This record gives sequence, C-alpha cells and structure tokens, in this order.
Amino acid sequence: MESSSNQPEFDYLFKLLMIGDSGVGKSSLLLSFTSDSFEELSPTIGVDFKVKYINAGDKKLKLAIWDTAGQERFRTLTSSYYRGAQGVIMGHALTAQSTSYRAVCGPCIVKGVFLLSIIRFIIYDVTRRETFTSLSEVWTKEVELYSTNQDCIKMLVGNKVDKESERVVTKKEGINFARECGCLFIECSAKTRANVQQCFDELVTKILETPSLLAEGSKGVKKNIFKQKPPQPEAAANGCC
Ligand SMILES: Nc1nc2c(ncn2[C@@H]2O[C@H](COP(=O)(O)OP(=O)(O)OP(=O)(O)O)[C@@H](O)[C@H]2O)c(=O)[nH]1
Repeated sequence: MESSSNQPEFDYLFKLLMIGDSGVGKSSLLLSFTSDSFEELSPTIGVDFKVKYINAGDKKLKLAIWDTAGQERFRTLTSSYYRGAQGVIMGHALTAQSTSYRAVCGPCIVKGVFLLSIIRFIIYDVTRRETFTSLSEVWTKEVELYSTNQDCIKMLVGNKVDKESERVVTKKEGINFARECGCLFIECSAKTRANVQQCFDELVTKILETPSLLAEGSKGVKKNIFKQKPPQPEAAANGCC
C-alpha cells in the first residue's frame, strides 16, 4: 500500500490516542491490533508510537496510534500529546501492514500533517476496580480539558476479559459509564485477542457515520512525514523539540 512517486499513500490520516492507568494493557492492546501477538512488555516510558494502514470501503486510512505511559510520573509529558492534537481516527483493519518505532520526538513527527480530531481509547482493567475509578477521577477530566473538537470520538475499553474469574467491574457498569460520557464501549482481551478487531471496526464505522471527521482538511496529505525516519535521540538532544 505504500505509495510511489508523488501519489499520496493514503486518503486520510487518523490520530489515535490510548490513555488509562498503568498496567491496564494499552501497549498489549496495541500490539495485539498491529501485530496479532501478545507478549510481556515493559511499562511504557513516555509515549510509544505505531502506524497501521487499513482500508475502509474504498478509502485508505493511515492510523497513527500513540500509546501513552499510564504512570503518573509521565502525566505532564503525555498530556502534552492531547494538547496540540487535532484528532482523528478509524478502523476496519483489513490490510495488516504496520511499522513501529519509539517516538523519541513525538511532537516533531506530527508537525505539518493534516490531523483531525483525535480518537481516544480510554482503557481500564476489568479485574482492577481502581482503574475504573480513575476513569472519572483522571482520564475523562483530561480528555475534557484538552478536547477542542466536538466531533472527537472516544471509546471506553474494558480489557482483560479473559480473566473472567477475577472480574470486579461488571459489563453493565462499563456500559453505563460509557453512556454518561458519550463514549463507544467495548470489552476485550489483548491476550486472547477477543474483540480487539471489533474495537477498531466500531471506530471506523463511527467515523464513516461522521462526515465532518472526513472534512477536506484531512485529505491529500502531500508531504508524508511518516516516510521519513523518526528523529534520532541526537536530534532531540539538539533541541528539535
Ligand atoms: N490476562 C491478561 N493480561 C493482560 C492483558 N493485556 C495486558 N495484560 C498484562 O497486563 C500487564 C500490563 O500490560 P501493558 O500492556 O504493559 O499495560 P499498559 O497499560 O501499557 O501499562 P503502562 O505502559 O505502564 O501504561 C502485562 O503483564 C500484560 O501482559 C489481557 O488482555 N489479559
């Protein structure tokens, strides 16, 4: 699907942001979606970044997925990724081509690209009540604080449903909370991949139902910065941010 010469390699670029407490499975969910795999991962330091191409109808979408660290000590850094972000997103993953690299200089990577409203995945762990409590105490507040686009799409994700015997947050609680916040809702397991694809399919469907998200401003990305190599640590050290 990569473009040749000066053809845009995608019709739309969507930015997805994954937020939630540390250990709820944000990185695992992302790995499950982009690589169909599950493995033990270290806690995210700052922000990680992956790209996935998908087709939605006759449109080619490029998903830039930002996986933020859940640990509180990174909160100032990660919230800077919602400011400045104009949002976007997507989903019907058919063409599984993904690349990954650590975003050592995230804000520079996205500079100059046409972004729409960010699509936010707000994730909790169905086996840890405190991660659900944090939704109202931390995460929805952060989203409200930094949202500028009314069409911003949010999806609440209850992860780790494979641990059903350890579940402490019911599905009904998740549904009710999502309704109150105007979020889409799904439960899934990054480990078994149950419903992982559906998370993204539902988002795509929602985007396609929201024409303003596909406004002119997001089209025809002429300068595809994602073809460039990510900035190297030396670049960041030299003050590129
Ligand atoms: N059983 C089960 N374990 C999971 C699932 N998803 C993640 N885990 C485990 O939960 C732990 C945390 O997963 P991560 O993906 O690193 O969590 P995170 O939200 O990215 O954490 P931070 O990077 O600290 O913000 C790891 O031990 C994972 O193996 C799941 O669906 N089921």
